[in-house]
Amino acid sequence: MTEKTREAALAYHATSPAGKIAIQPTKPCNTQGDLALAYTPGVAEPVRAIAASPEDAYRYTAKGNLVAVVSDGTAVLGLGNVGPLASKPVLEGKAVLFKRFADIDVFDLEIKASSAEQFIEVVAALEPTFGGINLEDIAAPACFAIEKALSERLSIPVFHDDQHGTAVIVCAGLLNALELQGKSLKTARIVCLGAGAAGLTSLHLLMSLGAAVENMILVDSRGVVHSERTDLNRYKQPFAHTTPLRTLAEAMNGADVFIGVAAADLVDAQMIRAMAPRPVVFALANPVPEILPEVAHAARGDLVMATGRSDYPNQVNNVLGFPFIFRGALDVRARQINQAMQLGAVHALSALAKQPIPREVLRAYGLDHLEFGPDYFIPKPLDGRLREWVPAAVAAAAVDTGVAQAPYPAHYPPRPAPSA
Ligand SMILES: O=C([O-])CC(=O)C(=O)O
Ligand SMILES: [Mg+2]
Repeated sequence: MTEKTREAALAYHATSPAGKIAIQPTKPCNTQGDLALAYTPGVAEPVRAIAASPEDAYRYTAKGNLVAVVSDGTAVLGLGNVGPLASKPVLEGKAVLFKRFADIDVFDLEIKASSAEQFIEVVAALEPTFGGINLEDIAAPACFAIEKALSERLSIPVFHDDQHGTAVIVCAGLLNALELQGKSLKTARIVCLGAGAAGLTSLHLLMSLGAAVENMILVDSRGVVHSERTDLNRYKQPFAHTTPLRTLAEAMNGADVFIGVAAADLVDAQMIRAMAPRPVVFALANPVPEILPEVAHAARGDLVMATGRSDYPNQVNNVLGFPFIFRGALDVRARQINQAMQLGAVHALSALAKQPIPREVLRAYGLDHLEFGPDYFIPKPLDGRLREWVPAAVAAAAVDTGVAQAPYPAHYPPRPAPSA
């Protein structure tokens, strides 16, 4: 990051009031009468109603539109284990995006936990407050057990953004990028650098769309994941093939797709040149990708590329997912965010990228023209149509799979055909 951007970012956060979010009342509280309704004695009425019928919490409180964004700070962006306090700007940022893109309110909760078990207990105890739980920036492999335990215990949706949010966007982006390159997901050789939350879950969701595990090479901080390694956790084992490949550079040789969800600057121009003709390069580590687009494009002219950042074309980032996926889930009171709902979001995102772009979106990005192609194969986060397309697909899938506790909303677009 340049010195200028660094200063601008710090000034943005420090401008009074410090941070990025605040709480606002939604009911008048100006008169003695208002006070008597908002607080004692009036407040006792919704208390009695909820005590008698817990469902009434959705009617009389903010629960149904309130999401907890929760982290223990163990894997913050690609910056590592910086701890819960230092994760707060990221979590406040997620809160801003939930509100700005989907009008969902968020409490950001940075939890100082000494174990996964303690973290699980704390989050489970928060269930009454929230309509959903968005886990954020929790290191693998603990994140898998944490998500599983909380999903089983809670009756509100629990969603680990860095797993499923990122996986949804990777899949939507990759379907379109491969189409542009004239390749098929079923036969593409895919190298994934990063065997944490985002990498493993993206590979699984790609498999649900037809990608073959035999064509996937997983690379972690110790090199290629292969059958002779004795240090693999059970989440990496399905990807441990018998192969002579050992290093990232060897794995990149002839690969059709590179997915980087690891850390800055791990890929060089030589590795990009060694990939198959018309490759797809997703360098998604934040804030600094595995290879910068200018370096990758200089290495060869036939690639298509995405990063996780807002300042390059094709931002493959979970910002395209979590606000809209939760919007759809909350609006049908889904008990969980299942794979059918995630795939609904994948197909909505990849289809939206092929639609003509409204002028407001071009204006927001200071562009005259943009159409489906190498510089635009995934919708822009500031595209207002996301708020219609993605929640509709998610809500429809929730209804179809029986996890919705409320009908498909009347104010939504007419129901899309159920995804195959
Ligand atoms: O915050 C972002 O830009 C995307 C994300 O979840 C991460 O990198 O952990
Ligand atoms: Mg994250």
